[in-house]
Amino acid sequence: MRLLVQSGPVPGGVCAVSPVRHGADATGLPTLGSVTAAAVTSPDAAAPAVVTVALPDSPDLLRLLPRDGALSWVRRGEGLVGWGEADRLEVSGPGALAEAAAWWADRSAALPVDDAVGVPGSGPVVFASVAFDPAAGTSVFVVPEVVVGRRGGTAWLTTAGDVDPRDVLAGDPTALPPAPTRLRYADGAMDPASWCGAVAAAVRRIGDGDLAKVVLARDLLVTADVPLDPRRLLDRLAARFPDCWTFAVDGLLGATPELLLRRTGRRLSARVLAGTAPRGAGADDERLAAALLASEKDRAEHVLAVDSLVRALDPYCTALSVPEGPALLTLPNVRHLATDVTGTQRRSGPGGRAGLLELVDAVHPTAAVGGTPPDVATAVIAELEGVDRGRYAGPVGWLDARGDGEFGLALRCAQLGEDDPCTARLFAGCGIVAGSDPAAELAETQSKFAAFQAALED
Ligand SMILES: C=C(O[C@H]1C=CC=C(C(=O)O)[C@@H]1O)C(=O)O
Repeated sequence: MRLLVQSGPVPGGVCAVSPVRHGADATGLPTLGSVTAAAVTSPDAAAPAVVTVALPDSPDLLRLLPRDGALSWVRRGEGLVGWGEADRLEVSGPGALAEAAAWWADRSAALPVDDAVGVPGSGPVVFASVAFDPAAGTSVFVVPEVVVGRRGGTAWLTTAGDVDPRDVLAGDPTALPPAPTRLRYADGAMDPASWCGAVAAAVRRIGDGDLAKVVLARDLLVTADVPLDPRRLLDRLAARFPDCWTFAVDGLLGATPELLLRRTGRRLSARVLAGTAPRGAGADDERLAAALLASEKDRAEHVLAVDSLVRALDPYCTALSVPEGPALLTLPNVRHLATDVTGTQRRSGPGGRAGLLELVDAVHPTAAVGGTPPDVATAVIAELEGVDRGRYAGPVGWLDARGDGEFGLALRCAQLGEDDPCTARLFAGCGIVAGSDPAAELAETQSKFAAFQAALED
């Protein structure tokens, strides 16, 4: 099934919109909505470099993605997908996010824009995946050539530069590549016993009073018999985890339940998670849910994560609202304690001028992925964990030219192999506090790995 373009260009390079038909057009070219290539890439030299047009129908975003360079931020069928690279920044070192913010401000201000839709995510957009430690790791920012967005009843297409959407939409949206038939797993940085030793060492450090919480992660290597295709993985993740944000940036793919920060105008929101229980069968599942909600250990772990976000965000806000106790977030593989925090950014002063990347820089790493106090936790992670986190547990999402955007934490994810497309590295971590049991934490990483493993195996 394909979406058919049928329209004519109108002045300003923006097309007129006509109803969508499904199927190939008369030329047999795959098409999207009712936007003609001519409408988007005007031969007129003065045509805008970035053009957003409304689409008359709501496409299945993930099914539009090509195999290479897939960019995604999708939840319950809404969000953004993109592909192609109109621009790219790779940045690392102290001040990496400030550098990226300045780069995006320059780039987006310099772009001629014709945005007929004018909603968060229309017009120029950059997808971003930030290293867990932006000073040491490489953060990646990609401005796609093509973005398709969908929210509420609105869908839109944005193209940057001289792009013909008919060329980039050459895939067949009905067909998913087949799943691998064989998968081999191998330990990453540590075998399970050594990792349990690291957890026990962290619990001792907590007992000694060095810190209150630290998040320790594991990695797991997978090798398939065929190249892993991001389209299939994203499709399977989104189908199984509709309450999560299905993301992809530069080969890092996952479905995260945790929203680090969303900015819409001056409104800020976040979903903080910490404290996890496995799912069970029948009455056992209810028992596990009630035990999680009542668990002092998990509530203590959760409070530290919420406090870390609230303390970092407070100087930027006139008002912050934090519900009194956590709620339960139920996913197919695990349950989490969850707190949705909302706030209003100041209108003036340094806090009021901060853009989303500055806010992200201020709040990351929260104690959901780092620990308390943050600097001690960072040192303990470096000493005990042994995993090169790369962009795992870093902020991932998108930002537009108005300063609106959404960043999650890159959890329940895998980095696809750059040198060998049949391989990937999966990540999962756990908050360690006083009273953490290494065997239970190991089981928790296994439940968390299962999210991506199901997508690989399905
Ligand atoms: C660090 C991870 O999860 C965090 C988010 C939710 C719950 C967590 C926990 O209960 O330990 C972690 O803080 C991960 O999934 O890799």
